[in-house]
Formats: sequence, structure tokens, C-alpha cells
Amino acid sequence: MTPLIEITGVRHAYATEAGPLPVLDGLELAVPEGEFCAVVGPSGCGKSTLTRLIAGLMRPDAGEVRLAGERVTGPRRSVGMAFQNPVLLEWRTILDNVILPLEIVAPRMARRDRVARAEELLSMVGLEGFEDKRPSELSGGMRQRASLCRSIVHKPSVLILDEPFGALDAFTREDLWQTMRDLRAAEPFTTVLITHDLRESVFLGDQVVVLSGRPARTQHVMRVDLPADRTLDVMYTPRVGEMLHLLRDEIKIAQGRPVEQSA
Ligand SMILES: Nc1ncnc2c1ncn2[C@@H]1O[C@H](COP(=O)(O)OP(=O)(O)OP(=O)(O)O)[C@@H](O)[C@H]1O
Repeated sequence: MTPLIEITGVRHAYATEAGPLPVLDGLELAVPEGEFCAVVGPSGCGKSTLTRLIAGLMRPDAGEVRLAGERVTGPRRSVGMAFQNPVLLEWRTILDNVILPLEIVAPRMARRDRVARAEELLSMVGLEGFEDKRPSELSGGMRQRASLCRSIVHKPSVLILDEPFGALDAFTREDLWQTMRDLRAAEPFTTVLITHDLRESVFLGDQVVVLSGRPARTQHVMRVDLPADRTLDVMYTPRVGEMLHLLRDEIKIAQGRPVEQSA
């Protein structure tokens, strides 16, 4: 079966004053429908560039990005995005922030249906009762929950998450991982998550893709053979310890650092 997200042989360079800066060189990615793909790699290797290509905000110099078999040539409504900074609009309530994509994608949808959809999602992420608050009245973790709701309110088939939990403290981050797992069980989207956190990549991913240093190519793909309804306890099992060890070694290789041999 054709993967929902398919990236083949992608190359890209940015034009800079010092000349072209090659950022991606031979990137391959295949994410089947409904799967969650976590992407890790050294700082500055080109991970956010990859998200812009999938979202159709940029076109690669060479190679192809396909969604559901169709070549991506521009932005699409079937894509939802969330970033490290939730960028909620302070002059709107939380509910009206979540509704925003529906105003653009489904302008004829009745207000009461938009509200019902937003309320359903806010309740799923534990924000029932906060619909009428302004973003500044919420904690960082709550704002990020609202941002996740906004990214999926229009039922996108593809969800792109660029470090959405990166700025949160460790406990809040783990809460958000569980929220993400529960949203996934309830809503049928196919996800690409960019993260610097190897534990996060294993907890949330069906596959973890390790990118090499810049210019990035696909260096390693790891299948995460854990149940979809995994709990945080699984993170303390020997199997996950092995996976994290392997990923750490792959990151060191990507950074051009030596990998110690175990005794
Ligand atoms: N519009 C642009 N013009 C020129 N250079 C850019 C542009 N956008 C990104 N870059 C450069 O391309 C490289 C890759 O950037 P990108 O943001 O994709 O990396 P990243 O892996 O997401 O980084 P980080 O891990 O720090 O979040 C960096 O060196 C960055 O400075």
C-alpha cells in the first residue's frame, strides 16, 4: 500500500549571502496512514525544513514529497500544524482560538457546529471549563493543549508537530505525551513529530527516523514495537532502554562523535 506521506530523494539548499547552504540531501521518509513518525537529528540538521516541505510551504530543489500519492506543490487544507510556541491570539478566547482553522477551511459551517467540535476536543485534552479564558490566563502546558486542539479541529489527515512539547517542564511534557496518545486513539491522523527528546520519540512513535548531520539524509529508521496504548511504565523496561541506547548511538554518529563500545 502507498504510504500516506512519502518523501523520496529530497534535496534542498537555502540561498545565503555566503552561497547555497545544502540542508537536505537524500531524504527518504514513508509514513503509512494512521502512523506516528518521530524525527530526531542533530541541532540545525534540517528538521524544520522537512516540516515546511511536507506542509507545502516550500518546494524541494530535487526529489518528491507526496501526500496520499499526490505530489505536494503548495499548502493544503488536509494538513494541521503545531509548533513549540503555541501562538494563540490573545484577543480571542481559548474556544475561539481553537475554532480559527474552521473559519478558514469550513466558512459555511454553522457556529454551533464549530463550537461543538471545539468543545469536544477541549474536553478530550482536559480543558473543559477553560473555553472562555484568554491564552494568558492558562499555563504553558494548557496553552499547548489548546494549540493541539486547534491543529486538529478541521480533521486534517496529516498532522505536523514541530517540537510542540520542547518548552515544557519534564512532568508537563509527560502529561502531554499521554494526551497526544489519547487524541491519536480518538482521531485518525497521520503524524510527523520533530523532537530533540529521544524518550518522547519512543513513547509516541511507531517509527523513529534519525537524520544525519547537515545536509541531512535518512540515517536510520527504527520501528517501535510497543503496544499503541502504551503507558509511561513501558519507558522503564529493558526493551525501551535498548531502543534509547541505540538511538543515542545513532545521534552520536550523526554528530560525528565516537560511539563507545559496550564491555
Ligand atoms: N530561510 C532560510 N534561509 C537560510 N538558511 C536557513 C533558512 N531556514 C533555515 N536555514 C538554515 O538551515 C539549517 C537547517 O535549519 P532547520 O531549521 O531546518 O534545522 P532544525 O534541524 O530544525 O534546527 P533545530 O534542531 O535547531 O531546531 C540551519 O543551519 C538554518 O540556519
